[in-house]
Amino acid sequence: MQNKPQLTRPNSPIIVALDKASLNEALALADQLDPKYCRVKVGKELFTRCGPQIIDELHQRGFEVFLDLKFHDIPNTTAQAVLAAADMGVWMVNVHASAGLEAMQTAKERLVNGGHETLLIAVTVLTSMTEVGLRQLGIDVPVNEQVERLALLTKEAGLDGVVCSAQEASRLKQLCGMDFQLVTPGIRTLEDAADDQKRICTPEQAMKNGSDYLVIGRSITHADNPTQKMSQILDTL
Ligand SMILES: O=C(O)c1cc(=O)[nH]c(=O)n1[C@@H]1O[C@H](COP(=O)(O)O)[C@@H](O)[C@H]1O
Repeated sequence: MQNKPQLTRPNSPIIVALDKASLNEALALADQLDPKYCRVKVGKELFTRCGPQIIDELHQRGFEVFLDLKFHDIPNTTAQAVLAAADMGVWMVNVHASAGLEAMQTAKERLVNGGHETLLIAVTVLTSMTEVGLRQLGIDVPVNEQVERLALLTKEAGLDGVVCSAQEASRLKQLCGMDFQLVTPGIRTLEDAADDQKRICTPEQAMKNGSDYLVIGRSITHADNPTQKMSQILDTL
């Protein structure tokens, strides 16, 4: 693993989604945040535009980074992509649980064999999906049932946790145990628009339900004052 600067371990469950279209915009937003109060997430758009440089820049600023590229491929390709993420020193990386048990097991094994501490989690059912969307894919079960099935598969593969909606968090803690990490996007305060999210929850309720981490994008990043919005949210937790 490459040397990286000293990172701050925040005492906060908030992960801010830096869903921006350029390095400069993402860093301008990051510079309004404090690594003592949040982690940051780099997703598909930003990483495709900037590549590993954005990770280095965020590490230089002391942030722990969740690289959210949701790998979904054959076992070897998935595992090597996860390893490449870990080699950049990211705090967390994800795959789609629907890549299957073997892909998840292979990825975890290679992280362990490489001595990496990067957390590996799997997306269950995207928070933008409903039962109708699942049915269109030929999955004729309620969303919560599919989430539970994929969470159990993820646990069997030895991963650290899942991405799910906070609406499913209390059930998943019962089913998978308290140590199984629940990372929950689809977080909205009462005054926020839902946008394309379907299974949403307020920050306060998400924590009550047992979420370990709250992934928050537009609620903070589109606020007139992102710093103020984050501290308002932190005050409710
Ligand atoms: O893996 C993710 O982070 C993720 C999974 C999921 O099921 N739903 C989901 O919204 N996300 C990500 O979480 C962020 C949510 O952003 P906002 O809807 O703006 O708060 C986006 O960057 C999504 O890509």
